[in-house]
Amino acid sequence: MRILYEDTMPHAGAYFSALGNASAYKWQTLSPNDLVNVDILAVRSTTKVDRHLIAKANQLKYVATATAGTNHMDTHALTEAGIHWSSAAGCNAVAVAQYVVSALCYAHLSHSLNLDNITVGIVGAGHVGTAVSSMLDALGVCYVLCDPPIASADSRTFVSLQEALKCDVITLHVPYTKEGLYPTENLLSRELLAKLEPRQWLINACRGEVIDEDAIIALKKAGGGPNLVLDVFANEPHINQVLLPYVQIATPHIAGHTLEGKVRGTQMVYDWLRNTVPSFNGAASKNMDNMLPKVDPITAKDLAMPFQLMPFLLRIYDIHFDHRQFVNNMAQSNAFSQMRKAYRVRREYSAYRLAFASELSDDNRRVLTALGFNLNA
Ligand SMILES: NC(=O)c1ccc[n+]([C@@H]2O[C@H](COP(=O)([O-])OP(=O)(O)OC[C@H]3O[C@@H](n4cnc5c(N)ncnc54)[C@H](O)[C@@H]3O)[C@@H](O)[C@H]2O)c1
Ligand SMILES: O=C(O)[C@H](O)[C@H](O)COP(=O)(O)O
Repeated sequence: MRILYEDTMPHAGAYFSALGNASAYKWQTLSPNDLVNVDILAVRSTTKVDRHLIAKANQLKYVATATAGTNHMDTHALTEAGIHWSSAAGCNAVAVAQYVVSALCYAHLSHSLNLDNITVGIVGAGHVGTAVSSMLDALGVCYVLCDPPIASADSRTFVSLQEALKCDVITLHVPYTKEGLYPTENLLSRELLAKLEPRQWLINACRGEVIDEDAIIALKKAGGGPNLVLDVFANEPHINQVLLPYVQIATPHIAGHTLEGKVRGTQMVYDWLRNTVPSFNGAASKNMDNMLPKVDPITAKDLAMPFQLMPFLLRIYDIHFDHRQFVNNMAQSNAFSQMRKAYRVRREYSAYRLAFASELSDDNRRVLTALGFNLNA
């Protein structure tokens, strides 16, 4: 079996060469001719998989994306061509949830948003939305969930979109869809955006097209609209930079780009192939933990004591650092894609061992454990 994978997938060589004749294609270069005599294609979200790309694919049978989103793949075209496809749903849910936590810490420390006194509206309660709710549970922050497609079959309590949009913080975690009963293109329409107040915060780390971007720009130019935390933009990578001066936090679609999130994506593609391609039945399982470098334990000496949770969380992942890099780089060159590709190595909370746990209050120990930190160092 010939396997072709994108060279931005960490550890893909180690994973896929265990299955067959695996080789990498260079990021942003894949063309229809490259798919001649290829059986399996593994991509990430900047490779558009459409009718044009698969036109010469004479033996392609499996396409997998190592990402949660699938809107870069024409899944109708794949199914029509008899090609099985898969995504890595949930691979980076924790990464995005930690991005949201960092945004809340930033809003608390720099804009006095009192997290004890707010409600967060989580729109889309799938892998990412649920991971966000777990983090908020750990932090003791109130939230409501909005997810009409699953509301009737899920035991959790849900509110309407209109209710969710009344929250102090609204965070969007839906797929980008144009069809079906619950399309999300411009879900936050001009009319709905106009109801948001300047005291509110709107976080978008799903897809830019879920917000009517022209409408939000118009609102902002008129001095209104909510505070904005945007990881995603319409028409990436050719984003409308007019929006940037109006955004509290802007990042180049990196919310899910932890090392764990990316490697988990590769692992999930590997597992799907192992379980789906008949000739791979019996291929050895792999453990991504063995591929991740260890992080040095954090000791009391590394910290300013007494311990303060919010500054500590921002130290582990500082969303405002990413914002500053993004805004500075965009001012110099329109290098959205390059910035994403060159993004720093960011680790999830679970990578950190806290060697000062005995100096913490029971409350802080409980919160840090619930957030995923390792306190057994
Ligand atoms: N910025 C990033 O780095 C990043 C990382 C991961 C995922 N994402 C994006 O976030 C999306 C969600 O990821 P996920 O893993 O949670 O997906 P998921 O499929 O597990 O969950 C999506 C949820 O949205 C719900 N939904 C669909 N339409 C809706 C609507 N109109 N209103 C309310 N809810 C609706 C679905 O029922 C589902 O529960 C992905 O599709 C991807 O586009 C972005
Ligand atoms: O859909 C996803 O999983 C995320 O948007 C992910 O961060 C995309 O990353 P990319 O494939 O563009 O590197």
